[in-house]
Amino acid sequence: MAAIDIDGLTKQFGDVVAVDGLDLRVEEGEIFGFLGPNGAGKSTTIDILLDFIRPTAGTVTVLGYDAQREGEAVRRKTGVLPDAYHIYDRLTGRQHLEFVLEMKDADEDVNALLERVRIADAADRKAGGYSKGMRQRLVFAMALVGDPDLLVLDEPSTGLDPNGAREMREIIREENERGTTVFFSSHVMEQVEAVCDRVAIINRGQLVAVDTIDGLRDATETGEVLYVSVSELNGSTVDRVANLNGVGSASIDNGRLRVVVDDASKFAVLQAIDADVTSVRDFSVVESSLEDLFVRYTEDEQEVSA
Ligand SMILES: Nc1ncnc2c1ncn2[C@@H]1O[C@H](COP(=O)(O)OP(=O)(O)OP(=O)(O)O)[C@@H](O)[C@H]1O
Repeated sequence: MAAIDIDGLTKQFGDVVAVDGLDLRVEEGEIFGFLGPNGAGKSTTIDILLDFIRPTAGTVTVLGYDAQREGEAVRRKTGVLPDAYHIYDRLTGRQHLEFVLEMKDADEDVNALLERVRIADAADRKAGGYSKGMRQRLVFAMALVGDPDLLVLDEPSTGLDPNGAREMREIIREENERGTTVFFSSHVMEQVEAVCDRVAIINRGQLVAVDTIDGLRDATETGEVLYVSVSELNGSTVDRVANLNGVGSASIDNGRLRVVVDDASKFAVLQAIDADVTSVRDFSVVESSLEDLFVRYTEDEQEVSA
């Protein structure tokens, strides 16, 4: 069974088409990244998954339930970490969880929940004194109440420092290892790259790519960047390298040649530089980051809208 099955989903707000014929399937047990620039339609899609808003067309099934007709069942089995949340400064972490347990009629152990998000030692402190990361982890613990089969995380690393972001990734992984499917919406590429099994990239409400990170890299021709130290580096070197077979572009970067390899092996390009242009002293290869891929998949549309 798919954890999430989105079929022909469209949502219009007046003239604005926020989601435009989206098809997407997330398998059970995946950590799935849902990526897109601002305004791409991520929040709208999530709101439809949870039946907070109704689609204009299409169907959505979550954990086997129809999101529209069985929205309550979906929400019962789904934990949500929204991008905006409210914490009561004068209540302790423990009190927050006790409140949610009561609301959901659950009887889980508060300490164990707080331990899963690593704030058990702050359980009896007022949340007003928590750091941003701790506040977010408290909301995460609240989302874990009721042992959800699906976690929907909307921008879970925004505003966290690198340590906080890493810790959040570890917590996400641990929850996934317990069997929970994670649907992770973000425009923080590093987070997604480090933790997700597969990612979908959406832009202007449409799916532009869905694959593993490696698969996305393979699918784009300009997969790799070479940094090459050469004996002679000037404008003419750059022009000649840029005209070599398989080279997408060339430039000077920190005293080295930066060469984007398009559709040839990087070694063939290195050999050609060495044989035809100038001798190669040293080189390094940089795999394109998800950030590069993301820009490549979405930049044309953004230029149009700029
Ligand atoms: N209630 C609404 N009324 C009118 N337009 C809306 C409404 N909600 C969203 N939109 C529009 O729909 C489009 C998609 O918005 P959405 O919030 O889903 O994008 P997003 O990918 O979540 O963006 P962000 O990363 O900025 O949160 C945008 O053009 C937005 O302005």
